[in-house]
Amino acid sequence: MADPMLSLEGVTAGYGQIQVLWGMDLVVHPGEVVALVGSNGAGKSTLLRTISGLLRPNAGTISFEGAEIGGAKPDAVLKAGIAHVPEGRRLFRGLTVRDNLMLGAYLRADREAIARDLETVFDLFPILRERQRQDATTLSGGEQQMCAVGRGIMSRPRLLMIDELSLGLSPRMVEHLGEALAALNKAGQTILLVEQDVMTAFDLSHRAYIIENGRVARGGASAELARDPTVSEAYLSI
Ligand SMILES: Nc1ncnc2c1ncn2[C@@H]1O[C@H](COP(=O)(O)OP(=O)(O)OP(=O)(O)O)[C@@H](O)[C@H]1O
Repeated sequence: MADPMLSLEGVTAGYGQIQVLWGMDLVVHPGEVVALVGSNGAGKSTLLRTISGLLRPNAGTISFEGAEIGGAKPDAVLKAGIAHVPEGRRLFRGLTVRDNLMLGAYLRADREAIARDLETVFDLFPILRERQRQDATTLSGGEQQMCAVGRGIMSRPRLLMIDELSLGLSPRMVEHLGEALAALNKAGQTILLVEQDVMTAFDLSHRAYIIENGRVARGGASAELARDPTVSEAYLSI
């Protein structure tokens, strides 16, 4: 297999005196969809925040395409090619759908490619084309998630990280978003996903890591984890 795109070794991080991640090791290869699952408070969001530079690791290394990015500022991580779609979507009130999407491209200067990428987002989520002049925070929850994912795509990341894709959304909307992610991945997009619904996570990903108390408890092919009775007993109720 090719060298990992993203590789974490022994990453510890937390908030002030509270340590949340205790020596995390994981890899994401180019072209993969990798899911992080685990109970509330296990540290999945904290892990994404540490990768995207919102939190500084206390120890360990985070390398992306061969360069160390641990402790780099969020702008530098975005510039390096990692986009983070945060939990709760965080769209800007008072800005249209189109303006929220364009914010994803704020570090880019390639105007023609930006216009093409906006069309790609609209093709992926046609409802956003229809609603492009509407205040983004007036969209439904699922449409807001599309807009947040679209904003991530607009930075043209090599790694797209999405926190809690399905939270609060109807099964139909989750299916729709899942199809969009599968299409993006088929076109070459590498994706790291945090997903509280374990079966959705396994469905959407090639590989998954189960996180417990800030550590990787298990990792493997998603299809195998989904078939493993010890996994379903322990995690299907979370
Ligand atoms: N800003 C913060 N300050 C202090 N502690 C925090 C902060 N954010 C998260 N934590 C704590 O870090 C731990 C891990 O939280 P995190 O959000 O990473 O978990 P998670 O696995 O993503 O779970 P969830 O699905 O509930 O978001 C929790 O104990 C949480 O209370």
